[in-house]
Amino acid sequence: MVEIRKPIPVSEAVRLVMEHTPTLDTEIIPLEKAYGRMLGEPIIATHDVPPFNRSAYDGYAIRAEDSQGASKDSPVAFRMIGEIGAGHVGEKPLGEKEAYRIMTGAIMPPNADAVVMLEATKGTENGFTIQRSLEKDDNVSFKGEDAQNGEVLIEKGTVIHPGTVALLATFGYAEVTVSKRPVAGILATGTELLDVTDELEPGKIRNSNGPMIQAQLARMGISCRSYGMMEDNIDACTRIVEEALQETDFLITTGGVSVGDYDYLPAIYERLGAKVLFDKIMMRPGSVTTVAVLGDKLLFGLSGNPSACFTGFELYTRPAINGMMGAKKPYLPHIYATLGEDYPKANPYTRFIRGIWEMTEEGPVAVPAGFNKSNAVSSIARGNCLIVLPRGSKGYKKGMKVDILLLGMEQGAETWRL
Ligand SMILES: Nc1nc2c(c(=O)[nH]1)N[C@H]1C(S)=C(S)[C@@H](COP(=O)(O)OP(=O)(O)OC[C@H]3O[C@@H](n4cnc5c(N)ncnc54)[C@H](O)[C@@H]3O)O[C@H]1N2
Ligand code: MOO
Ligand SMILES: [Mg+2]
Repeated sequence: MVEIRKPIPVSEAVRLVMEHTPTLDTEIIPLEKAYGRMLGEPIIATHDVPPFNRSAYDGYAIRAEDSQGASKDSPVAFRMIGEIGAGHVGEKPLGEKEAYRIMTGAIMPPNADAVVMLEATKGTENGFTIQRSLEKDDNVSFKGEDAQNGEVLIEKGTVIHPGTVALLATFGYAEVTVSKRPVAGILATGTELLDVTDELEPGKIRNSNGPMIQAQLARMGISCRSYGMMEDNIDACTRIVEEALQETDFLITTGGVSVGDYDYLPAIYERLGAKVLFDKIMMRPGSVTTVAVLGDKLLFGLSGNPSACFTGFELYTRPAINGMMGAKKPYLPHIYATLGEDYPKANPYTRFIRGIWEMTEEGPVAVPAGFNKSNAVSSIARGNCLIVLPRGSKGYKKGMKVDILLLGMEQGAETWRL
């Protein structure tokens, strides 16, 4: 008898994966290696930014009160008593109608409360004149206006991007606490598989899933150990899966998860005593995506069909990896778009179409990226999003509002909303 699997909703599958995702420890690394890592501690301001009141322009630091009444007809003259380049300090307090020449970023001298831009001055023998008055605080950057000592600026579980690096450097973090990155294992199963360098033979195809998954991991900054390709041999595959679980934090396999005679992954999970979280999801492609857990290690049994494999990774493996690193926003980011073409095929399950989205004057518009069956590989290459078409008995019309999941983004979403 052919086994009948009970499908679960996508949201339930995502929830189960996240519930079984372990959290990895943190480690301390040098700042120059921090780009792309997940913050393992919040960034808390260790001082005010800027740390002192400073000039926002190249010009003259003055007392605003001295400029009152300045006009074209009655310019006000100032006498220069010194110069302050950025990094230097003007010690002497300003007296009446006195000014320092000051550069952008230089600390404001005592008594000065405004800066006249160079362009607004006319040079004189011992200083300059101005033809417009200034208000107190004009053209001054204030101590603490950007960040205040003790403020939590970035939460832990945030991906470190170049701006985050700037902030870390601002506060003198020569070393940063980040989450450890998991090491993934990848194994492609299938007797039909050839290596990328092999010539085609009847009945055989090249392994595209293995390199694709490696690239999906690389896009997240995650490295892997590749266990290459295995023929559909249950004993040999079991041994490799066992070995891989010793050497890696989690394992991704492709192929062999359906009900075919050589689909051995379900039997391998059983042999190993792994708990299968689900083996059927109400989605297309990738309905047979299977996730199992053994101890604290997740085993992602992605489908062999390339589009199903790709989608399974993005929907389940990706948030789990982010979860292991304590990400605040582990899920694919989501926006609404207008469907730019009809998609006539109805589906009893939610369909994730490889699509191309772009911003237009009317807002985001997404179209399917071509041939879109589960076995498609070309549409994965063309796509930059997944268009989500909810289950239903009718096709989908151009102009409908749809959810799209953005691929390849630095920032994720905090919740799974579909
Ligand atoms: N009787 C049924 N048949 C199938 C069902 C089902 O429910 N009942 N599900 C179908 C669906 S849906 C999918 S998806 C596939 C899932 O297949 P498997 O995950 O078991 O994968 P394989 O059988 O090993 O391969 C499927 C397909 O993908 C090609 N493949 C495999 N590995 C790779 C690779 N590394 N790179 C590129 N392409 C790969 C393989 O040659 C097959 O064409 O099952 C349906 N069948
Ligand atoms: O599960 Mo299959 O990928 O739907 O076509
Ligand atoms: Mg199969």
